[in-house]
Amino acid sequence: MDQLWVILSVITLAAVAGLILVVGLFRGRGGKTKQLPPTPAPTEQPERTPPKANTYKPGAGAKIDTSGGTATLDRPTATPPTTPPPADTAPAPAPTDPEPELAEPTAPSLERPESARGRMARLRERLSRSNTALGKALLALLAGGKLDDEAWEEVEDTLLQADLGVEATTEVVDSLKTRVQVAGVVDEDEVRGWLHEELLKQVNPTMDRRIAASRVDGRPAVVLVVGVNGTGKTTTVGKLARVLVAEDKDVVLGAADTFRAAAADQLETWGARVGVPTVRSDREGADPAAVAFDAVKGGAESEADVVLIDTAGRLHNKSNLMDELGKIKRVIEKQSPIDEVLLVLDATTGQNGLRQAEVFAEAVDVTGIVLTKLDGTAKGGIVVAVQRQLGVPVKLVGLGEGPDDLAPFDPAAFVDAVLD
Ligand SMILES: Nc1nc2c(ncn2[C@@H]2O[C@H](COP(=O)(O)OP(=O)(O)OP(=O)(O)O)[C@@H](O)[C@H]2O)c(=O)[nH]1
Repeated sequence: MDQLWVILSVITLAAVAGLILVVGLFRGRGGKTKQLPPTPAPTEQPERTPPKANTYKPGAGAKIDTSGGTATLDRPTATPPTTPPPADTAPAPAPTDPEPELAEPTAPSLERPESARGRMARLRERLSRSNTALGKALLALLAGGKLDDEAWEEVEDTLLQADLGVEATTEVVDSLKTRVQVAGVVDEDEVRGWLHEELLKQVNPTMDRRIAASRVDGRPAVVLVVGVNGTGKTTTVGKLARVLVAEDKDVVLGAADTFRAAAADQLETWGARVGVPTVRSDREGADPAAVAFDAVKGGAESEADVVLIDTAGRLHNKSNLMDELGKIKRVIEKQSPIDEVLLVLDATTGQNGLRQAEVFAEAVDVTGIVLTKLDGTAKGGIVVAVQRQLGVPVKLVGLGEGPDDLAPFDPAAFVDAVLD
């Protein structure tokens, strides 16, 4: 019995120990609940931190390098680099003087410029309209009958006001005085005749006023057009191209006014209207001498009759600008002689134009004067003054803003227009 009791006690102990073991195991394998931190309450989506601003600023001259492609460039450049830049260095700067290009005229229908004969009749009338005041004043004085000192002084003043200049005025008045004294009478028609003769003498009809616009020695004639700002250079080149086209000349224009971007456009438009090509640079401030050089080259290659080169307006008292003009001339002459240098003077600036003329004549050998805006002044006497001063003839006159308002200067017609 004692033995049975011992066996039962052992079994009971074993059972209790087993139970304790099972519970322990259960708790050790996860039965124990781990306290998780509380799930934070949903908050608003935090704002996205903006990316740091891009502080890279391309340099003014930066551009996408397209040189690796095979696309044809619209505008060929004159000076491609001869050696490729080292790989790690900055890209080579753009060539300083892109080659001027020959811009073919694009006008769909070409204008037919007015013939020289047609324009002369029209322009003579316009000239006389603006100058008859001078003629009338003189004739009234001279034919007035009473030619005392005071009257002669008035004649003198009238001529001076017309910008004839002191020397020419003195000569005209002295001659007339003598003729009146010798004749003893003053008849209006006779006085008109004398005045006509005296003025014509001053305008000097013996000067050669032809424009060099025909091929010489198998090359085109080269005409350079110079002057101060706003005198009408570009307009004159455009009008002159029309005069020459009307005479069946092959003309090439050179836009060497690279100072003002619109000047090349303006010239190109003039050319396109009559089917004349323009050599120009697309870059404002390009070397004008290079453009002039290329225009002359283009003219020679296309076997043109004449190349007309427009230059930027420049003040005669700015020596660097006058030096630049000398450079343009020298660079052209590396390729071809210059046959004509036309100085454009604004007739309305009167005696101021004379000083300009002197300085330009020193910088480049002026061979002819274009007197513009003669339609807007009664000071036609400037023709006489400038010719005397430079010993260079007035070859063309501008008589309006219209495309065909440029005429060859005809001394007799000019004096007629003044005295009509
Ligand atoms: N009334 C009149 N106006 C003219 C004549 N010639 C030119 N003009 C005008 O003068 C102004 C200046 O002419 P442009 O040809 O641009 O002068 P520019 O000398 O080339 O000027 P820059 O290149 O700035 O020096 C324009 O409004 C022309 O229409 C003319 O004979 N008579």
